[in-house]
Amino acid sequence: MNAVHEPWAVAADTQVLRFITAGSVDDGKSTLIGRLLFDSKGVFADQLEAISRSKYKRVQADEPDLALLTDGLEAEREQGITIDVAYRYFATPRRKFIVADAPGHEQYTRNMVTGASTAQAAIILIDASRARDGKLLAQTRRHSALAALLGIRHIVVAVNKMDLIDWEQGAFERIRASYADLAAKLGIDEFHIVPISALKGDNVVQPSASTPWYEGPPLLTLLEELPIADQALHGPARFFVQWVIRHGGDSKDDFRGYAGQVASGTLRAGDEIKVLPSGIAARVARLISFDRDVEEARAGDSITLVLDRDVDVSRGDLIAPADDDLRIASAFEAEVCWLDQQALNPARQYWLKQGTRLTKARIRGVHSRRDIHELQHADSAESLEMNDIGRISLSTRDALALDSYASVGATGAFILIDTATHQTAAAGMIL
Ligand SMILES: Nc1nc2c(ncn2[C@@H]2O[C@H](COP(=O)(O)OP(=O)(O)OP(=O)(O)O)[C@@H](O)[C@H]2O)c(=O)[nH]1
Repeated sequence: MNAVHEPWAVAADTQVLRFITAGSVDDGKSTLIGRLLFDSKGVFADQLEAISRSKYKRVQADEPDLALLTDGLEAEREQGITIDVAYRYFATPRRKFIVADAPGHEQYTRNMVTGASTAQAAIILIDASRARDGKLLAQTRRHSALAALLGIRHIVVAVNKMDLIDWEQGAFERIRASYADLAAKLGIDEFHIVPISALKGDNVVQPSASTPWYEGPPLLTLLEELPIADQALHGPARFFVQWVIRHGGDSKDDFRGYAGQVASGTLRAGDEIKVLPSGIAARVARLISFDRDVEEARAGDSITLVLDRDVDVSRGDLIAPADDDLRIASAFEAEVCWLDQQALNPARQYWLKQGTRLTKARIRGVHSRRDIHELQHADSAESLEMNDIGRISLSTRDALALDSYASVGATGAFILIDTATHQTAAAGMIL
């Protein structure tokens, strides 16, 4: 995949906003991201030249086809759909942006979930020419439901292709009213909505002369102004052990450390911790980053942790503050989004992966399935099919340390993997 070069020539302490784009096929996601990159000068001249020569070009000869900046793979160009999550980077003097370009095709809800798990904002694209009467597509409902479920803080609805409906204010207002209904059903308290043309550039980076009735800022200004609070940095400390590092055997300078990434919060040398699920207590003796000791490590840092005593710790164990009240259980309920073409099957065994912990799991019951049109929980579901969202109960071979997804995203989320096909079967959130 061709990476777009990172225009990181902005102050190092500039805030980063991670967002995803979601919409149906052809709503214009690729064009929009291309426009954001292009108009914010994130595009290098040689790439622009390559695009204007491309055989895949789909627009008029004198305009670059902005979708080609983001539709990376040859194969997907040939299919005309985006088939993988691609991360793009761009920056303005006010903020850096990382965008996961989550594809819109029905069967790729999986990728939206992947991209959404670390996003602070979601841009939900609506094609104005298809939603002119105010009727929203099932995809818009599903992606919005997922965004709400994944706890994405900011929802920005971009009503695209307004140029195709002559910037009709009435249509925009109908779409706004329908979205407000949907948001209320999903418990989304607040959303932003902007009338745009990704192709022409109206209200993307520059305000548009075609929308005198729109009082809000262009999309990029909105993205620059969304408040960012990094939940992971401020949450309780969570560290999944990825590797146990041991050398020296029984000699005096026997070394034993636990390598991994801090998933949430901050760990400091001297902290009283416990190892879960066993509950064994210890104190952090050292934190080693690459080859030197550090006093503290924060969410996102990769470190090796050394404890003050010899305790039994293995890969997949969770390290948390000693006084934290985590639930230890091998049976629990969760909300899942089913991602596999093979429907949920209680007779099958699944791998459950939570952080670096991998254990076998079975599905004991399906309590409800959300109807994608009503978005209410319909009772008496027997199974979940691809793209369904539902509530299930699970049991696992090993006990797990559980956080609710709403309180700690890093430990409250898990995936299920089909043990026979090795496909990711579902993304789950602990309730
Ligand atoms: N008139 C008009 N056409 C647009 C606009 N935005 C995108 N398009 C066109 O709509 C088509 C689809 O745009 P893409 O950006 O490829 O759509 P996408 O949502 O990324 O689609 P996939 O990559 O297939 O998921 C292309 O022909 C674009 O040129 C717009 O604002 N106005």
